[in-house]
Amino acid sequence: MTQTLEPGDHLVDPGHWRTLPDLAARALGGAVLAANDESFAEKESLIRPYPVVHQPHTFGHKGQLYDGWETRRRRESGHDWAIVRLGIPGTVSGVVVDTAYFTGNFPPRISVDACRLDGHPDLTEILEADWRPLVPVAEAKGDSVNEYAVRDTGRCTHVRLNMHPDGGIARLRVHGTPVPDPSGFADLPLDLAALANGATVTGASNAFYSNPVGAITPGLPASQADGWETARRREPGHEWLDVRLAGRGTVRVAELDTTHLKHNAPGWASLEAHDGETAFTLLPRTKLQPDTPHRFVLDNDRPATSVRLHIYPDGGMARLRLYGRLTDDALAEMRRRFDAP
Ligand SMILES: NC(=O)NC(NC(N)=O)C(=O)[O-]
Repeated sequence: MTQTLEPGDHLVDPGHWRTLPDLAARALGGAVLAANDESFAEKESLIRPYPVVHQPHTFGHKGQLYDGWETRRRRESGHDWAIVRLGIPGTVSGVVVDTAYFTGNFPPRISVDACRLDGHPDLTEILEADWRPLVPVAEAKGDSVNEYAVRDTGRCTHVRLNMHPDGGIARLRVHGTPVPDPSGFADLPLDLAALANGATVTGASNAFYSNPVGAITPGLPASQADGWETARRREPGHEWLDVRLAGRGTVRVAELDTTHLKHNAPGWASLEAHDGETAFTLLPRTKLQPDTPHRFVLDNDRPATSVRLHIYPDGGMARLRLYGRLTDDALAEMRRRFDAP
């Protein structure tokens, strides 16, 4: 990782697993598929993208309202569980179990399991899958961000969050590294900068307003908060964002999307590719429009492993898409990674 960080940056601890993307995030396609019980509060809240909200002494038909997943008080042995499909399958390096506002009703212990089921399994197949522990039964604190590092190198498609014996959890975040299924690429050109295809943000000069990984997430940007936005730059120079491509490949079309950046879009941008020690220009400094998805056809036939997006002088980028083809070696390496146990 080569982050250059400044106060207020979202990538607060470079190299820490919490800076890896949340593979369970709804924005990446995550879903809470099932839970054995959700008597007090709905399981779907576990992967809501928003900060947890709470208003004490607000009672619905079932009791106090909580923003999270909450089960009834258990009167028999056993434990409660919820199953989450990862939006992007991958290896998991750490799990966050946030019990915000659950004080008299948090689970004293949690555990997390994972399984790998490629394709499109139904719920019965998922329930009967070969589950393995990611986080063995561990203590949890109430009204706290509980962090658990994970040592597991296998590809995970689903996780199961367990509460021992019962209680409530506000949010579950599953931080890790995408491991795409290259058979889905079907020899077509692809977005070499897409998180879902295995690309990653490895650095940003400034990440004041948002986590820059937003710039390579799927779908259209929902708002100005969804993408990369820097603080106003008060010194000479300019801001930049580094993306390690899904694999070594040749970028032929670049999409620089300033959607929602109406009064804070960069004036200009350029793209610089890196292949090992060699650097070359993909897109020379080019004028940008606010709130606009720009598409540039590039005069390029050289493969690269990473790309630096320069923006002048500051602003951000809602989405960066770099369409092209992987080299045969990169595709073979991706197949090896996918096939690894
Ligand atoms: N949602 C609830 O009302 N939960 C509980 N009670 C309060 N007051 O929060 C509980 O676990 O019994």
